Amino acid sequence: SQQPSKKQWSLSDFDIGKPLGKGKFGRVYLAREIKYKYIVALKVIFKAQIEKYGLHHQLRREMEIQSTLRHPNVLRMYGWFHDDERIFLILEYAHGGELYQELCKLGHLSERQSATYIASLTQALAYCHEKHVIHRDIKPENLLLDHEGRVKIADFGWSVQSRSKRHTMCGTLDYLAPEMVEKKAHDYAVDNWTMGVLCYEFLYGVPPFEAKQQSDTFRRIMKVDLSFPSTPDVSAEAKDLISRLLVKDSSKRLSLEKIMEHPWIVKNADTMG
Ligand SMILES: COc1ccc(C(=O)Nc2ccccc2)cc1NC(=O)CCSc1ncnc(N)c1Br
Repeated sequence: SQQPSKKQWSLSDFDIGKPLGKGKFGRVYLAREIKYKYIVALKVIFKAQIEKYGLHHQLRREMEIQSTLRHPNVLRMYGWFHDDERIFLILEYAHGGELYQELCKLGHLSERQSATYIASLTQALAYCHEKHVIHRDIKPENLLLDHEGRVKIADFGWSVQSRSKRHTMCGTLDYLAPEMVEKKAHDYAVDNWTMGVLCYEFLYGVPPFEAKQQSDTFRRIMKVDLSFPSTPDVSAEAKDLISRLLVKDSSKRLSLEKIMEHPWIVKNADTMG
């Protein structure tokens, strides 16, 4: 049977709206597809920037991967097109905005909300690993919320300085697993480490190895210098899960499957869809 012809998109198919965020490689705009009045996020990437950083293959590979990924907790890429100087990514629009802004507003999240996000992200990562995609950059800046508050891994591809800038620019080091910090070959287990960092940050409002100097954060990660503040009061089960993820030996970290079976997740996560 004949493949339905891939729709050739162009800028004239869209009404461009307000800017949603800006990145190293360009900006993201709210946009509406004119014919079907479909709301999307349109990411504009300058070809000159891609050439300058030699990212042509990286972007092409990412587009191939993204167009096959279909999971309720991974932001969709519906398609892409280009003109002489720009590449346009047609992305799912997350109406709820950045999870990081919710975390900033609330200070820290409830155990139920945190467990629900961790369960969703674990399932999204298990799906990505099945598709041989690892190291989805899952720090809070890269997590968006849809209109129902469902979390979406919105891999920004490359650091997008969205409006809610992190108070410390070195925040990026906070999420690196020891093997990453040591620039060793990393495998799927880095994502399990990151889930531990995220779980801690959802519950306490700060990442576990935060420090004034990057070198101190580096040292704390390498030592797995993990301590739990006395407030907010967090359950022993939550601390148990975090302690089983923030383990230096990547082979000893709790697997994604085991995270879903952990008592704290089973008891607190709202895994209805
Ligand atoms: C599947 O999502 C992507 C897939 C790929 C890339 C990307 O740039 N790849 C890339 C760019 C250059 C070089 C190599 C890879 C980026 C994203 N995603 C984004 O940039 C998120 C845009 S912000 C936003 N989006 C929706 N709703 C909102 N409310 C907001 Br705020």
